[in-house]
Parts: sequence; structure tokens; C-alpha cells
Amino acid sequence: MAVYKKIAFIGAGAMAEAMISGLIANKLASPEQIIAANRMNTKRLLELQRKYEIKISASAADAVSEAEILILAMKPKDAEDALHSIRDAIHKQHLIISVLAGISTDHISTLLHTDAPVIRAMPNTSAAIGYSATGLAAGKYAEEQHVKQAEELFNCIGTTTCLKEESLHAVTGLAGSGPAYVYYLVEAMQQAASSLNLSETEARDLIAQTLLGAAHMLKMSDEHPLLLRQKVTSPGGTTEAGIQMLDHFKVKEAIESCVKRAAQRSEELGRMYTPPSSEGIV
Ligand SMILES: NC(=O)C1=CN([C@@H]2O[C@H](COP(=O)(O)OP(=O)(O)OC[C@H]3O[C@@H](n4cnc5c(N)ncnc54)[C@H](OP(=O)(O)O)[C@@H]3O)[C@@H](O)[C@H]2O)C=CC1
Ligand SMILES: O=C(O)[C@@H]1CCC=N1
Repeated sequence: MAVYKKIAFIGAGAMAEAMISGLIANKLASPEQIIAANRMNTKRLLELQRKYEIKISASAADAVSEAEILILAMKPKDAEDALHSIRDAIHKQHLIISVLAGISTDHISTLLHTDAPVIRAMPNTSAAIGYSATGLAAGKYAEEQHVKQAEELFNCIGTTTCLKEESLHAVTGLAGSGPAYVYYLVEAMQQAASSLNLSETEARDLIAQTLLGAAHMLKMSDEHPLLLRQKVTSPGGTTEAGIQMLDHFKVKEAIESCVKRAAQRSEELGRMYTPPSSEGIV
């Protein structure tokens, strides 16, 4: 077990649960080191307590007072209220990690009235099983040791890439939202499998293993994805016939637009919830 500090999740929704589950499963934190608070959904807190045996708090400010590391995990639209509610409990020794899409570290520092270190991270829900692809950027008050601490935390629930803060919009469009694109593809493959008379269980197993195999191949081989694709595609064969349909429906263009639009939306969220007077808007 890593000697870790107490971690408070402010916002106890889907992303918080993915991280909590990953941190506990990977033994970076024990349940008693984790405390979660949300706005008002007590049922949700009790559910997390029952499932993971973590501590819960009806007051976000109390959770902050108990912890050394804070994970901000509310929706961007709720950030202002949430950060106001914990502001008085923040001190300089806190390490603040935000997973909020679009919201800059400068804006968080401004809302919290603090020069405590803030790290902005963009994980994804695969954190729950130790497979998040997380992008990380340091705010202006964060030092090397804070980045290292955040990296250690996120490495425990997947891989971590440190980037400039402006790149986090792209990471959000690509990897933060990424699992949803893959599930969308799976939904379509399952529909096709059903109309080809495969059972849902048979299809799910075949699809999951196919995705796993392709993902491992991408990680283990240096070959360009185009080359890997060509190796599957026999001239005049089944794959070529299938890919012709993807080209016909412009699926490549659709996916490119999807990732770019999601990244753009991250920028929009940042602008929507950051008053023009805030300094250093990213
Ligand atoms: N889901 C994902 O795949 C990813 C999400 N993110 C980011 O994570 C954040 C959370 O997303 P997600 O988990 O999906 O959202 P959810 O809606 O599932 O959870 C949001 C949580 O925030 C709580 N909350 C709202 N207002 C406050 C407040 N004032 N004080 C304390 N807690 C509050 C809510 O509590 P209550 O129910 O009581 O209102 C709820 O528990 C977002 O900013 C998102 O951009 C980042 C990467 C991936
Ligand atoms: O959809 C969203 O806004 C969040 C951020 C990345 C994944 N989910």
C-alpha cells in the first residue's frame, strides 16, 4: 500500500466513482483514506459508502478539512457554487486536482482565492479498471513535487501524459470522451450482430476480444494503423467490402469531426463558466 494522504472527492458522480474504485483496487489508497461529498444526493453517498467502504460527508467543506489531496469532480456548471462552498476550508498545503472539462487552473485558483497548487487532469472512466489514459497539466502554483504526486495517483489507475494546459482540450476530446466513442461503435456492432443472428452474449464476447486484440496490437507494435489495417484486408475479401461501406458513409470524417467538436466543446465550457475578468484564461 502506498503511503498516501487523505483524498477528498468533491463531487461524487461517475468520474469520482471510477477513480475511487481504481484507487482502492490498485491499493493506492485504502477506503478509510477516501472521503466523498456531493451537493445533496445522500442516497448516492450512501451507495458509494456501501460499495467501497469509504467515508462520506454531508459537507464538502468538512471533507476538505479532513483531506490533504482534493479531487474536484463536479460538473463545470456547478464549479462556482462548489468552490465557493469549500473556499474557507482550503489552505496552502492542499494539493488540488481538478478533473473538470474545460475549466482552467487559473480560474480554479481565482474561485478558491488561493495560491495552493492546482493540477488539471483529464482522466476517463476506464480508471475504474486501471486503464485510464489521463492527461495532466500543472497550474502556475504547482511545483515539480505536486506534479509527481498527481502523476503517481493517476499512474495507479492507468497511464499519464504531462502536457501544457492548453492541450487538455484536445485530450478531453480524444481520451476523456474517448470511451464513449468506442461504446458507440460497440452498440453498432452489436446491432449488426443481432441482425446476423448472433446472441448478445456471443457478440459481446467477440467484440470485446476483437477490441482488446486491436488495442494491444497498437500498443505493442510500431506499425502505423494503416499498415495494421492493410494486414487484415485481403484484396477482394470481406474486410475490403466492409470498409467500402465505412468510406461510403464517411465514417472517418465523422470521427474526426466528433473528436474536434468535443475538444471545441471543452474550450466552450471553459469560456462559459469563466468570467471575462479572470486572469490567464486557457
Ligand atoms: N464522466 C466522465 O467520463 C468524465 C468526467 N470528467 C469530468 O468530471 C466531472 C464530473 O463528471 P461526472 O462524474 O460525469 O458527473 P456526475 O453528474 O456523475 O457527478 C457530479 C457530482 O458533482 C456533485 N456536485 C454538484 N454540485 C456540487 C457542489 N456544489 N458541491 C459538491 N458536489 C457537487 C453532484 O452531487 P449532487 O448529485 O448532489 O448534485 C454529483 O455527485 C465533470 O467536470 C466532467 O467534466 C472528466 C473526465 C471523464
Ligand atoms: O462529457 C463530458 O463533458 C465529460 C468530460 C469528458 C468525458 N465526460
